[in-house]
Amino acid sequence: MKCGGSTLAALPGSFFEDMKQLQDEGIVTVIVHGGGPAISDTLTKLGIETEFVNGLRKTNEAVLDVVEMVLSGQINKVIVRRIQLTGAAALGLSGVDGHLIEAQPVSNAHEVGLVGDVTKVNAELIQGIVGMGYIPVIAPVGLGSDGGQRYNINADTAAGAVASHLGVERMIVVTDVPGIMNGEKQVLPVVSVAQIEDMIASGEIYGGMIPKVRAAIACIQGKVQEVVIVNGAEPQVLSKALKGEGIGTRIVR
Ligand SMILES: Nc1ncnc2c1ncn2[C@@H]1O[C@H](COP(=O)(O)OP(=O)(O)O)[C@@H](O)[C@H]1O
Ligand SMILES: CC(=O)N[C@@H](CCC(=O)OP(=O)(O)O)C(=O)O
Repeated sequence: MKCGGSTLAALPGSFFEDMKQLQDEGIVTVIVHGGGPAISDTLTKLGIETEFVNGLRKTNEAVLDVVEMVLSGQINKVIVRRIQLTGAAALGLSGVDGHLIEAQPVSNAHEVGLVGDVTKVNAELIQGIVGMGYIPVIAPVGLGSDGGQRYNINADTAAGAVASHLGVERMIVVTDVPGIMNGEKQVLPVVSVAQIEDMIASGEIYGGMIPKVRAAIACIQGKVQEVVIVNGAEPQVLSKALKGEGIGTRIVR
């Protein structure tokens, strides 16, 4: 599951109760989270300018310090605490811990700086954590193959890569809109890869939705069968998405 920064504060306690219920039914959950708005707030408070190029934050070492502090230190622990309040077990880590996410500079690094694309995921570590009964909660900071350089990774991209490397059945993207909407603001129950490309070209899909659909397209080329985009503020979105109860938008091959 990807939990977007846009929706984290609005997630009701029942969202995490639903997750605990699913875990009790034997469904394994792995969370990759964002936190873009909280990073921007802290950068502003610190007087550090911030800018996005095609949905990716321009990142230098000073920005990266804040990204890591907010994602790994603040947001990650809020999610872990909220899961633990339901009685479920959760373990927070970032892509740095145990070389969980290896990254390389994105192709437009000359424009965005220290932003990474995922090259490798330590799936055994995630499976080990799951095997001990914990829900892994992962912040999208990655490490270069030499282990020395950190990279800021878009959380949708990181979640898609984790889903692909784990070979999960389904990725659920939890955000602040009820799904992918067309020009008339109607939520589309199912969209195909071809439709998505048309909607990006026409401008119906823009901004923060672009990395989500790109990550979805990348992951459904492999073992992942579908990606579902849902609004985290709606009741019991997780179980509804898993039980195919016509919620949100399903992205299929
Ligand atoms: N076709 C679309 N349907 C729904 N939302 C869209 C669409 N195109 C762009 N968006 C925007 O994408 C946003 C979600 O992305 P983002 O703000 O990055 O959220 P998150 O923090 O969850 O990753 C929505 O709030 C909406 O403004
Ligand atoms: C490279 C890049 O843009 N990284 C993102 C990481 C957080 C993120 O993606 O959070 P959301 O899911 O809430 O947008 C950032 O710095 O904001």
